[in-house]
Formats: sequence, structure tokens, C-alpha cells
Amino acid sequence: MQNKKELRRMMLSSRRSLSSNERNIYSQSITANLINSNIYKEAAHIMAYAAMPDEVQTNMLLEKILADGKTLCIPYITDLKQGLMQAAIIKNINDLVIGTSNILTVSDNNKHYLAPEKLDLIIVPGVAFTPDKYRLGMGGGFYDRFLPQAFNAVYAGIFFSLQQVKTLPLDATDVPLDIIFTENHIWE
Ligand SMILES: Nc1nc2c(c(=O)[nH]1)N(C=O)[C@@H](CNc1ccc(C(=O)N[C@@H](CCC(=O)O)C(=O)O)cc1)CN2
Ligand SMILES: Nc1ncnc2c1ncn2[C@@H]1O[C@H](COP(=O)(O)OP(=O)(O)OP(=O)(O)O)[C@@H](O)[C@H]1O
Repeated sequence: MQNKKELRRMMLSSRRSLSSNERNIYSQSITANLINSNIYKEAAHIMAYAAMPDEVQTNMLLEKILADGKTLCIPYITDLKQGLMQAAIIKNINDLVIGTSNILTVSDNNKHYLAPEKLDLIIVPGVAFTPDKYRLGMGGGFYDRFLPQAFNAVYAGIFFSLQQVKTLPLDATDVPLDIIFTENHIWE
């Protein structure tokens, strides 16, 4: 089996092969599948993410979470070297600023963290996934360290179908997801 680094490079290039049109259409379907689910409807405190250009796009999702009156958090990297992040509350998408690794996040001077155990639902990005709901991420170990602290939350991955692989090289610290949404299937 390939190692994580090699597989990550391959799967990132496959994700990049989507046209922006495909990416937008698939992102809309994934968002629709998620917001129609009971886990979304039942969640009051949600952590999502601000997407990088190749990822499942989340603008519509972030707007919907706020419009539904739910608490919305996104990752704020507190220690890049140690792979640590917190759930920072956001009230308005327009307040986001460019942060670590060029990803939009909350501005430094007005941060409020939600305690991880308060989260009901975490929407997790990734580079590849398996049908048994393991994920390969960007390689920082951020989610593997964060998810166990959010022990009351449902962990929901959102991926494009072309990110599916049969198996992944797993480490003891890899945390499986509870449910995965793609544009044409839901694994639960
Ligand atoms: N949207 C989003 N936010 C997230 C994550 C993520 O995967 N997606 N993370 C999940 O862990 C954390 C950030 N982790 C990251 C780890 C490495 C790189 C990275 O290597 N960036 C390259 C550019 C890669 C690219 O553009 O494809 C770089 O900065 O040079 C980026 C984010 C927290 N926030
Ligand atoms: N809970 C943990 N405690 C200590 N080290 C960890 C933990 N989780 C992951 N790591 C380490 O972090 C490094 C990156 O892990 P991995 O390649 O699984 O990240 P990833 O899931 O792809 O990244 P991300 O979650 O940031 O998207 C590995 O060296 C891994 O052993």
C-alpha cells in the first residue's frame, strides 16, 4: 500500500482535476444532502470550515447555518507546528480574514472559542475517504487531535465522490468519521 504522503499527492491532484463548474455543482449537491439530514437539523452548535480553492465549497453551507440561527464555528489554528486548532465562533461570513495557510478564518483581535464538548456536529474536510469512513487529511493531524475533544459531536465528512479510495494506510491516532456525504451518496 502507498504511504500517506504519496497517496495525498495523488488524491490532491485528482481533486484539482475537477472543473470549477463541476466543483460548484457537486458542492451544491453535497450541501443539499447535508442540510436535509436529521443530524444537521438536530444540531445547534456546528463547526464547519472555510474552503480552500480545491475543497468542497462551503459558502452556501456557512450562510445556511447562520440563517438557521445555529452557532457556527470554523477552525482557528492556535499552533501550526503542534497541529492544534480551536473552534472559533463566527457571526458573519464577511468578517473572515486570511489566516494561516491562506485559509479564511476569524480575525486575531476578536476571537471567541466554543468549548469543543459543546459542539453537536463537525463538518470535516479531507483529501480522501474510505467507505468505512476513514479519512486522509492535509497531513497536519489537526482533526485527529481536535475530534476526540469534541466527544458529543457527530463527525460528518464532506467529499467529492472522486475522493473515494478502497483503503487508507491507517495510524493509531486516525479518527473515523460517523457519516460521509458526497454528491451522490451518503455513508452512515
Ligand atoms: N478548509 C480547511 N481548513 C482547515 C483544514 C483543512 O483541511 N481545510 N485543516 C485540516 O487539517 C486545518 C489546516 N491544515 C492544513 C494543513 C496543511 C496545509 C498545507 O499544506 N497547505 C499548503 C497548500 C496546499 C494546497 O493549497 O493544496 C501550503 O500552505 O503550502 C493546509 C492546511 C485547519 N483548517
Ligand atoms: N492525537 C494525536 N496525537 C499525537 N499525534 C498525532 C495525533 N493525531 C495525529 N498525529 C500525528 O500527526 C501527523 C499527521 O497525521 P495525519 O497524516 O493522519 O494527518 P491528517 O489527518 O491527514 O491531517 P489533518 O487532520 O490536519 O487534515 C502524524 O505524524 C500523526 O502521527
